[in-house]
Amino acid sequence: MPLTKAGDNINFQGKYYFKETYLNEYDAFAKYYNAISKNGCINKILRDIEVMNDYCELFKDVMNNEIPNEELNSYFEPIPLKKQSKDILYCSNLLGLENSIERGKHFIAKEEIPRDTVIINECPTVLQVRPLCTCVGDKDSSLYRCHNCGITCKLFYTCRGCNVCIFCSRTCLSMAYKNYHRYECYGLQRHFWSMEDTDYSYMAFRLMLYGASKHFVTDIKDEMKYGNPENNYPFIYSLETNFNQLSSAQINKILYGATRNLLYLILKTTFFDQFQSKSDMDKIHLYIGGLMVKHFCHAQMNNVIIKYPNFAKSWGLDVVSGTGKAICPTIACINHACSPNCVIVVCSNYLLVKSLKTIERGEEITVCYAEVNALLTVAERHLITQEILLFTCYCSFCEYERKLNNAPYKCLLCFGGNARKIEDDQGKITAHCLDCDEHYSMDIILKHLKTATVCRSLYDVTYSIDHLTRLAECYSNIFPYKSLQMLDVYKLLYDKHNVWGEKPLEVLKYGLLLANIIENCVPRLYIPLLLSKVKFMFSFVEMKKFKQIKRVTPEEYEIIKIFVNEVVKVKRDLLFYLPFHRIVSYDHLLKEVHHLFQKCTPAEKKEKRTKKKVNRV
Ligand SMILES: C[S@@+](CC[C@H](N)C(=O)[O-])C[C@H]1O[C@@H](n2cnc3c(N)ncnc32)[C@H](O)[C@@H]1O
Repeated sequence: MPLTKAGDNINFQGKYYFKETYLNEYDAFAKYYNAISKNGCINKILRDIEVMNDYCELFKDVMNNEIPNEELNSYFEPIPLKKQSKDILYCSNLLGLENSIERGKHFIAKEEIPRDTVIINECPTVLQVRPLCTCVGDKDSSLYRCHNCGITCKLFYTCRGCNVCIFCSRTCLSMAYKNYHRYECYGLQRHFWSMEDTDYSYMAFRLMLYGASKHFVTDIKDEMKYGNPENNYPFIYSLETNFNQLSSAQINKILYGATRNLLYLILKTTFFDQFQSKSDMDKIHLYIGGLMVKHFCHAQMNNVIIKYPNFAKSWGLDVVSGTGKAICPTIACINHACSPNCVIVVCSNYLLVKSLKTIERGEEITVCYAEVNALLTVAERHLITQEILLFTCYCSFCEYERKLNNAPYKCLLCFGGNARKIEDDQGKITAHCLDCDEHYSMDIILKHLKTATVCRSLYDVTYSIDHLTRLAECYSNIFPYKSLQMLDVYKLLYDKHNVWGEKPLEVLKYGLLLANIIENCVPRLYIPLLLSKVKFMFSFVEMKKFKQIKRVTPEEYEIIKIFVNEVVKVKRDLLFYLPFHRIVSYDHLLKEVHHLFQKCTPAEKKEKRTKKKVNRV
């Protein structure tokens, strides 16, 4: 019989134990547990756990004969922080940790932070690596991650009991066994946890076991203001849970998962043997259940998704997604923004936070949670943040989008502002700018919109580049640079770049614009974006007409200048992810592009230079 999983629809007689009556996670668990024990619903969960088979001796032994050859495991060490903060573990002293009612705990820049600066360099405190089978691909490009420390390794010990967990060294193996694996191994053998992205009951279980290994000490000591590598449990315990904002359905799912974990611990493990007082056992059970509820929320609200950048391919940046989750209490203090200024990258067994742009002094540090990025519409983003991450986003990009929805046009008078169409009582249509508060005729905007509609429908029939460029031109006259309409049309133009052999500089212009907009909006796609940029640059220099570019207009010259800078910047980015020897072929591209730059003097400049020469003669 298949086991039920958290969230499965089991009949609790249609009852939700309403959150209004809960004081906190512990109270909720106690009320729920007592209620389902009385009305018999608990029997369903008990039966599930009983059919898992009798109590078995958890695994004791591992494959002793497979000793990893450490030399084969070449580790790619992250760039160390320039100046380590004395107050915050794993953090650079460029950051300050603040707390406010509106934003909770959050980081701000204490001074200006240049682009590409590593500001946090953290080892996860608790890690959930997906089962072995999902991260082992074909031989050459496989990456294996130690389930204890998260380091990538080529050779590893496999747990003989569950055949799921792998460890890079004997130290990791014995540490995992002592602290948590002996309690989870049997459950992993029996697929007790689903390991789905939306199920946090395994992570809740692991967090609780981490707490138990630290004797549930939750006091934050004074010597280190935030974070302690020996015992990070107090900082995990202090993370956000949003418990009082959850709906009854969400709470019910969490309570069910916690009950299941608790019954598994009681029936199938020796976990409770370590507690001396047998008379208080019921209370201890309730406490652990409540803790599991709290940790479920911690896990859901604070996890960082680990992706595996795969360095095996020639360009090295193939990404296998969603292969693990980590709890890092320092990184967990960073708030979300849909267009953030930093990105989290996985490097060896560290999670690095790197600035994506220059961050002003006093500016808040933000990253993008999960896949919630600015390529989605504001409504889609809110659905994810509210349903999965359980908060309503207040970031500045959402504010900007709300404003754009309300007033989508670029103001033709003040240019910086957003204008909207309004109709007065007599049915007269005018434009009104929300920023400069001016009212003016909508004629120019309407004219551009009309032409754009014609171009769009012509393009849908002919797929002609000319219609598309005309569409881009009309849009750029009326919509702000970062609006969804612009993103859409740049994407169409960019997709077409292969058939643009005759117009290399147009390709360049739109390719760069798109890369620029996406980089500002979608840093979550940072590595794939980098890859597509590299591909774009290579395909550009390979274009038939590329080598023939000579005389250019000053505007085209500016575009080439941006391109050259971009090629240099991308090299820096690649060096961040890849060992030096891997990017040698990129030098060829650099040379080609420099050559182009030198030979493409804008027409006017060339004339001036020749004039100067003539004068000198
Ligand atoms: C990983 S924590 C970030 C640190 C958090 N401010 C704290 O005090 O612990 C995630 C939680 O912070 C809050 N949060 C983060 N970014 C937010 C945003 N853009 N809008 C609203 N709430 C946000 C939400 O409550 C979310 O569940």
